[in-house]
Amino acid sequence: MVAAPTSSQSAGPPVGGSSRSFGRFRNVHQEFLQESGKPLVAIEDISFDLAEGTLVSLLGPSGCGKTSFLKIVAGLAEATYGIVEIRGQQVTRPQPDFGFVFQQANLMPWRNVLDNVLFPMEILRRKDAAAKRRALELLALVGLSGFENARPSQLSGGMQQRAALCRALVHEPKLLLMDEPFGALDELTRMEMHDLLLQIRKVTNATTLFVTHSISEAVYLSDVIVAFSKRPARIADYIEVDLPYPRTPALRYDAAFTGLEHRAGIALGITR
Ligand SMILES: Nc1ncnc2c1ncn2[C@@H]1O[C@H](COP(=O)(O)OP(=O)(O)OP(=O)(O)O)[C@@H](O)[C@H]1O
Repeated sequence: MVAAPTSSQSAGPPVGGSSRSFGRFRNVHQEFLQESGKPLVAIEDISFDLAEGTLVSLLGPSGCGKTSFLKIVAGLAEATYGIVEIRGQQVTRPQPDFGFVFQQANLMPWRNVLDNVLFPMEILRRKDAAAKRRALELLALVGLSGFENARPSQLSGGMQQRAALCRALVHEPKLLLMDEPFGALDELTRMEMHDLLLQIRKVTNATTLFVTHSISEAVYLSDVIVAFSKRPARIADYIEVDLPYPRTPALRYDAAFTGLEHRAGIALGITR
């Protein structure tokens, strides 16, 4: 990955003080070659800083390039050019202290819940008594105590996603990457998961990048919303969500909340 040939900067996001930021993204650009041989620009000139301990949502319409950007940050894909640094290091591959949650829980059906949660510790060769203790603590935190020995097929979709969250957190990641983690859940379960994630953040303090196309989800959960335009993704708005913590369901009806939803809707071009 090389630096962009130009340094034209998207308006909005603060990009100063970079040496202290947890994540630093500069002029990130990605092109794919289509079957037809024509290039497809998925991401164009994305620059912003990710402050330590914050939850930043990447909000944008379907197909705009959110997952592509997240994959680059995760080290699962390479930008065509641009700078992608986490803690001062250029990201070239997934790091052991990254955690992932996807739209599907993807639990291994032949393993029980506890062994699914402990899987990253096996890969990292750290599956010991302390790891098991932490896994059990996490399962308790997400309300899955008593289901340690259950198979994934015995859990509801929401319960599976709670277990997937524990699996992502068991190795105490410094960076949590979430790609529409609640997108497949019904609305009530999704709202429960929002409160759970906020609760978990207080305990883990992992810096989090959260992909979503739900405006209200982004406002409820985030410290910052980076709103992407339609493809190619550019930063349409950089929204600091100055809502107080703890965030509780009543906040969803607050004028400040709906004001932020409105602003995000304008960025996405769905309202004026
Ligand atoms: N490996 C690839 N090869 C070619 N094109 C790709 C590849 N990956 C993604 N794209 C294209 O890049 C664009 C952005 O895709 P991406 O999955 O990042 O969007 P998204 O915003 O995450 O969408 P959604 O919200 O629907 O998941 C799409 O047009 C997609 O077809």
